[in-house]
Amino acid sequence: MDTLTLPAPAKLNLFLHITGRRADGYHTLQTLFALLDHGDTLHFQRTSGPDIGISPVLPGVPNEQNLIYKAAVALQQATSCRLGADIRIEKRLPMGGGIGGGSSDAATTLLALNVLWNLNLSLDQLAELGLTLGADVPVFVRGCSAYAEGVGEIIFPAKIAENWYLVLKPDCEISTREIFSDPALTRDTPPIKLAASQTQYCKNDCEGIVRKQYGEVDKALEWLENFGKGRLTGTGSCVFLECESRDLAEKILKQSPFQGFIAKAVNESPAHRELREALKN
Ligand SMILES: C[C@@](CO)(OP(=O)(O)O)[C@H](O)COP(=O)(O)OP(=O)(O)OC[C@H]1O[C@@H](n2ccc(N)nc2=O)[C@H](O)[C@@H]1O
Ligand SMILES: Nc1ncnc2c1ncn2[C@@H]1O[C@H](COP(=O)(O)OP(=O)(O)O)[C@@H](O)[C@H]1O
Repeated sequence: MDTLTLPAPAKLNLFLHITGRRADGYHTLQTLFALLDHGDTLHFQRTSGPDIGISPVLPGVPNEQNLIYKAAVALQQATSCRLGADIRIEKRLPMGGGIGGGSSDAATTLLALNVLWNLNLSLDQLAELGLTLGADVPVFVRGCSAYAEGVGEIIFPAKIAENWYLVLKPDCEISTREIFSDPALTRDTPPIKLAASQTQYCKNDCEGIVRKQYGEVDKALEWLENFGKGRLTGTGSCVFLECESRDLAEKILKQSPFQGFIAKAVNESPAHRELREALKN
């Protein structure tokens, strides 16, 4: 196999509790990741050189800083692999939205190049490598909706309800680092037993400061109140609403003054599903 096309799905944090801060500044958290059936698509072509080509260049992200590039180089370095790749991105996920687009792109790159370069690394090894690229990468490598703790790398697969979600993208990008360095952030939520019912704990500890600092997020959550209980994902800026059906989500999106998309939560990552299909053929 020398080409592969795989999705890079988005995620929602159905809840996000910050339980403490480690000595290295990273925060310990407890969260429930729901993977979605909506995301970017990445096209991979194996090449014989060691170069990693990426197109198109994402706005504001030089290729050397693209998490796709960083994932490919990390994999080369970990395995002394001398093969390369040309990678084309179909970007659909808004950046800085708390829906994990960059992390998911990185995870899909690790999964795809592991196959195209015949490396045979295990998911454990790929997740460990992924963690060096970002706290959100391991869950996408594992490929299942899951509870997570630690900084997001201790993962317990969860069986979530495969609900429809309306996701709105207020017109602002939010830096995860900036929110986590805010002195006013809640950092002392008592740890919960993660096997508990997912719907019982649906607060996001970042919501208060994000709403205060980003008026657009506050407005979007207020607007969603007309239809139900909107929530923030990750450090934002996206907000989401669980909907009874796709039709209902579409009706609400049509009236919305905000950009957005509709997606279904899935227990298995579309990247894993499609990789399995590709390996069958
Ligand atoms: C908050 C979450 C929740 O899923 O999602 P996003 O809003 O980014 O999507 C994640 O924990 C984000 O993971 P990720 O986006 O991969 O973060 P990283 O690149 O590893 O870290 C960016 C910066 O955020 C801070 N950071 C991140 C994760 C964490 N558990 N504690 C932190 O303090 C650190 O300052 C770090 O330098
Ligand atoms: N392939 C990529 N896709 C999106 N963002 C990327 C990518 N590579 C690097 N980045 C950088 O990572 C930042 C956070 O990206 P993203 O994962 O989309 O948001 P979030 O962490 O809020 O979920 C972006 O603003 C961008 O600067």
